[in-house]
Amino acid sequence: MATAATTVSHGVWSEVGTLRRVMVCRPGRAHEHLTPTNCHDLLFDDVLDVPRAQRDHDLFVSLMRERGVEVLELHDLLSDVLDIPEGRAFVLDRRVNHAAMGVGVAEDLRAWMEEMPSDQLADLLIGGLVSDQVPSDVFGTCIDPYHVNSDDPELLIAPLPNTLFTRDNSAWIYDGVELSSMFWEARQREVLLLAAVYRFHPLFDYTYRTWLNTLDEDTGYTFIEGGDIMPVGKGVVLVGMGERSTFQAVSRIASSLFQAGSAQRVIAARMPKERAAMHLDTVFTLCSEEVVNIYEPVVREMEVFSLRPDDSQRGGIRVTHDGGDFVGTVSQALGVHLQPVTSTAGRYGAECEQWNDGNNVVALSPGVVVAYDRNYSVNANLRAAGIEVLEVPSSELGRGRGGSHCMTCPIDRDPVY
Ligand SMILES: NC(=O)NCCC[C@H](N)C(=O)O
Repeated sequence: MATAATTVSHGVWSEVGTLRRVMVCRPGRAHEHLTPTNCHDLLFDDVLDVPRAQRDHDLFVSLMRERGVEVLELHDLLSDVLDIPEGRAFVLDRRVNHAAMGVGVAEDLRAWMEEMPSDQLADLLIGGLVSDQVPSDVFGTCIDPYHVNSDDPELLIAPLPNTLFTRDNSAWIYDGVELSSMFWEARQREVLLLAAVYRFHPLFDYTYRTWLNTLDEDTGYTFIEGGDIMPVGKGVVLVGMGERSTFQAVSRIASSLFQAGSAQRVIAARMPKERAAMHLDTVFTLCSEEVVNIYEPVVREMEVFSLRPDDSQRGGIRVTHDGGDFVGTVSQALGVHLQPVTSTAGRYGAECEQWNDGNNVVALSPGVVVAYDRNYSVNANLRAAGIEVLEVPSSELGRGRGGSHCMTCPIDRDPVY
């Protein structure tokens, strides 16, 4: 096994306490499948220089390791799971079937994949597979309609370049995890891989709770992505409802948390439905107990609602409208005076810094964050507020519109308040 097999209890108890263990996903094969024609459908704004993106990501990972964080990699975790016959069947039953690729093709592909080394299979499941990339002796003639005399062979397995953003496809909230029900089609296949990891990897000992898992259900309007979820401490969870996450999902997660006694209040911010502010963490990330990095033009537009357990209500949840002061509401709930820091590069500069994930930083411990190097103003202002800012190169990784907060899924993090 490529990763530790010890079983421990996991949990994320804050946004800024010491980060002990985190999951990332290195760029690779999936990003080699990005083209100028398909990148927008795949939620990237450009194609990538993949070797350079890998170098930059490796640098990000070493920086976290140097600070004592245990960094797990999704390809490795998935590969471990695929070594387990039930784990491999769980994934292949749901990914390689008649609905996905047709009769005959599915059987042939499955037989090939059953024999494949786990690391290679993990790479295909994340990175994608085009019909003409499969060795010719794998298929009979059933595959011919997919690519014979075609310049545009069909995808058998869709590439998942947004697995780079491990923040979103699952999220730990205190002592449990939610498996995201993702909004855009381009990301909906990611969650199966995470579900397999949490269910079969020996690192997870089955003692954790699951707040939401819509893998095998018709999700309706239940959409939630981890970039919208922040377990900040004191039994409070912040949630964004913007381009993607919906009240349907937020109320279901709140209900699970309240029933387990793992949280007492969910503060939900309704945000504009726009790509630049696709998740709460694109406009609001905590840097220490008191310093918060915000993009004020969006934060000022938020409407704030609180969900609390209340047995006198049908459904067991009471919802209040708390007004429009998100930072003030969060400060009050945590009993601290949050100090907002923002870009002062002017109206145009600040908008560009937000677009380039200037407000999306991940804390490694209270007051120490990782940020993209190109956001000069907001990084300087964070330093002036006493924050240690560790910079990583942004030119390649930033093309997917996600920063260090988006590229990390904390699995173990200490409380602070
Ligand atoms: N938490 C985040 O804001 N994640 C960034 C996700 C970027 C990705 N290209 C997406 O559109 O989903």
